[in-house]
Amino acid sequence: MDIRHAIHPDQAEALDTAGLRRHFLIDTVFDEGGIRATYSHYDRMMVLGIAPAAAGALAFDAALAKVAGSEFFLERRELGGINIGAGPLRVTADGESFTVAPQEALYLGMGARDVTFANVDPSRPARLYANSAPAHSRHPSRVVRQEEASPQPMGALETSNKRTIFKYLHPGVLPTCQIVMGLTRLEGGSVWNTMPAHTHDRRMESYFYFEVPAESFVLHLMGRPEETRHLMVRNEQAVLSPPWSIHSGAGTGSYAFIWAMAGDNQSFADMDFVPMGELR
Ligand SMILES: O=C(O)C(=O)C[C@H](O)C(=O)CO
Ligand SMILES: [Zn+2]
Repeated sequence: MDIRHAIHPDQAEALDTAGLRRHFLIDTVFDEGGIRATYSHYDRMMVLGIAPAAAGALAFDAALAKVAGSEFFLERRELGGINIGAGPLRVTADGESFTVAPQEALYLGMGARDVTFANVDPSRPARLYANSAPAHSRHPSRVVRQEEASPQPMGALETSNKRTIFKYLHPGVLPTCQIVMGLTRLEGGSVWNTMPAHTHDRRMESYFYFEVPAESFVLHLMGRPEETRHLMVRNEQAVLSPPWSIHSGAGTGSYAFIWAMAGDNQSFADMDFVPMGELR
């Protein structure tokens, strides 16, 4: 289990490149044929890569329950995920069965005990990028289709940031305890996400970049607006964004990313925008 502690911005600003990457970049999200997890002390958010092998099902192991200090992993947690794989994922949770097609999201409510993940068609493997946060009540597990994710067009080609934000796990779609999660896809020729930048001290956020072509990267901006730093992020890597940090990026080409938040509120629009002239 990869554990990331929460640090003060004063400490982050003193780090070199390797230090920033050690604290904030998750360079391997997926282990083929397994479940890989990173535990962040920012709002106790977890980042998981779930990639079933060609044959056989995956289940949460004892290490995940141990890190949560519970009898089983989701005893006091909820989980949201989006399938970024080539084919559908079959999920069973305490006798219920769900099929999560590519670009669809899964929500598993607190209390789901016996959970399995398997490929429907091993020749088209599924890959679930997931986040888990502490939960206080049980909401129904379900699949959310892309059409339900209220696509929101943003930006313009003139500013190289034309993109669509899909809000999959959001109070407008379904109840969750903490997790708000979605996917943003940039149009060809657009490279900037989340600029003008913002912070939301009430919530941490994670970004998972994917569909980044080989040899390309995303220059992810982080830090307090007046003291920014950057991380060079490659395909299928994730970034932990502390509540005090901006989270924005520009790619050497277009790409997509999955964002997820946990914290004090679930209001997507609750952002403190940073005037462009104040970024340093
Ligand atoms: O492209 C964007 O802008 C985003 O996707 C912004 C994120 O959704 C976000 O930061 C929400 O707080
Ligand atoms: Zn944000």
